[in-house]
Amino acid sequence: MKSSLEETLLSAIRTIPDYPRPGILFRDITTLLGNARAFRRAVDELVHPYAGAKIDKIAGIEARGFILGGAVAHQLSSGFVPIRKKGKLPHETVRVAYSLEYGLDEMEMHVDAVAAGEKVILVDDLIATGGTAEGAVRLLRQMGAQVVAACFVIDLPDLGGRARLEAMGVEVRTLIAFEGD
Ligand SMILES: O=P(O)(O)OC[C@H]1O[C@H](OP(=O)(O)OP(=O)(O)O)[C@H](O)[C@@H]1O
Ligand SMILES: Nc1ncnc2[nH]cnc12
Repeated sequence: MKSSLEETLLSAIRTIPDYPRPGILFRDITTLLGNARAFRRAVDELVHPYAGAKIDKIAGIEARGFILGGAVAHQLSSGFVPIRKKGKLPHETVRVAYSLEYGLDEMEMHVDAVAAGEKVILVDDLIATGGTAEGAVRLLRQMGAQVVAACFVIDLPDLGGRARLEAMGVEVRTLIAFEGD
């Protein structure tokens, strides 16, 4: 049986078939973001395990990870680190190539965005293959950050992202899953 949290979040997410490519079931969180109760519950649940912990920074992955990560950073009184698609950050960066469910890209982070030893939580809306999150963890670790956890609203477990991150020694937290994607 689904919890009320799962019901609230699952019913607030819209599914668009064949976007951005044929065969992809796109899990659209814009409907969740526009639903005040669902948005608050999602952010509260992401924050809950870390209330009272000293987390130096939340790293959010462009673009959807900025919305959730910014809200989480505010609630935990942490700094925020934007991890962006290549060419968007103005200062010196570290860069990594990655693949995701429907493409290939490169992402960057400022070299001074985290200090060695800082405790960082990675936040994004969704984990599918885990390629995007793996790239972000690599950038954070390259600069010496301690990645305490990676947190997502949505897991697509059939695509293996959680297992991929756990194999890197990253604790993964997700709120709901869509199976069969
Ligand atoms: O686990 P993966 O297979 O790597 O896929 C997950 C990533 O895909 C989506 O981002 P997208 O690149 O579509 O960017 P957007 O947030 O700018 O729409 C999503 O927000 C994750 O970052
Ligand atoms: N199926 C999906 N829906 C929304 N965002 C995604 N990112 C990767 N796969 C996705």
